[in-house]
Amino acid sequence: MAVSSAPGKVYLFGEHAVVYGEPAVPCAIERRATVTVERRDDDALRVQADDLSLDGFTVEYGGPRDGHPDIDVPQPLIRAAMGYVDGAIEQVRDVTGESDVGFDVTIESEIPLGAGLGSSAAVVVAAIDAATRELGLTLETEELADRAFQTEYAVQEGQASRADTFCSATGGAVRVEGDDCRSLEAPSLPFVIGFDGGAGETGELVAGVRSLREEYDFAAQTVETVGDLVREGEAALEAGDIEEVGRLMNFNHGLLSALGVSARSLETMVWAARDAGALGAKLTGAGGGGCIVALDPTPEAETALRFTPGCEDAFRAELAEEGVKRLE
Ligand SMILES: Nc1ncnc2c1ncn2[C@@H]1O[C@H](COP(=O)(O)OP(=O)(O)OP(=O)(O)O)[C@@H](O)[C@H]1O
Ligand SMILES: C[C@@](O)(CCO)CC(=O)[O-]
Ligand SMILES: [Mg+2]
Repeated sequence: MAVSSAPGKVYLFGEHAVVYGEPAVPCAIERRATVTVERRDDDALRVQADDLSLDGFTVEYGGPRDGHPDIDVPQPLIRAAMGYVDGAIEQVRDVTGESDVGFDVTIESEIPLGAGLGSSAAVVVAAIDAATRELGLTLETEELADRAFQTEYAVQEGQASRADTFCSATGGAVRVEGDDCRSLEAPSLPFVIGFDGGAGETGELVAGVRSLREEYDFAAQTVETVGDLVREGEAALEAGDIEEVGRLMNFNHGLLSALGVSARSLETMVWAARDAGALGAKLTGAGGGGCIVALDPTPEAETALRFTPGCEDAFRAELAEEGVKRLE
């Protein structure tokens, strides 16, 4: 048996634009997905993921003597739900050369699904790491990050950056621009997260930005402007100027709204945090619903978010210095 965990992340700057080659700065947070993997005697894959629920399916069966219920779950729903784990195991079979190895996989996660905190990347990184180690192979962090990226790239149909998976594999604050991935020195950042209890579909949101870019030059320019902003943000981080980091996060949120990936609940939480004195607040990750991230060294923004209608949970998040953790 092998057990690995990997952290989720928030974006200080640059989500979406990073898909088109602009730089981005995600930071790993101490909320983890833990994956336990045990090799099977056959080539089957059995996944236990208690946090994953499939809405709206029907089961037909002929009563106790029939024994074989026919479960009617729409294919796209299954692909969306299982694609990341299936893809991770495909990468493991490929890198180890054991093309028909089977596994029992158990996923436990503290990261809400589809909420912008990088649950997919954390699950994929932890699953690849645990399953390769179960077969006696320990991957270097770069290779692990690359295999995890290939998984997200395939599931998101060619519309994914290396940002989430590199950040989850290495931990800390990172900078990703195209294939160039590196760790960043960052000052201590007082993250506060607000969660609306909902989710957005990463693939669909990325596709929405893509078509806006194709339709309007000014949308393509907005994406480039995000890149300019990220470069300013890096300078502010290097100078340890977190007030400037906050101002730039506000600006980045405005550009993401213009690109159509915000939501009423995200706007409400962003403004609740700002009104409470946060240095900055923006949506994080793909958007459409899910989480915002604010910077606030005081307890005010977290308290305000707790009392904001539509905010289901508010919590502080520490930077995760360590990426993948090998637990067993
Ligand atoms: N605990 C889990 N168990 C099983 N699968 C999970 C789990 N957490 C995430 N996943 C997989 O990841 C998918 C969600 O990934 P998606 O990229 O849409 O959101 P996210 O990674 O949480 O947010 P973002 O990419 O915006 O940061 C789920 O549909 C599921 O396939
Ligand atoms: C929206 C996006 O930029 C971040 C999702 O967390 C997609 C990606 O980078 O793959
Ligand atoms: Mg994701």
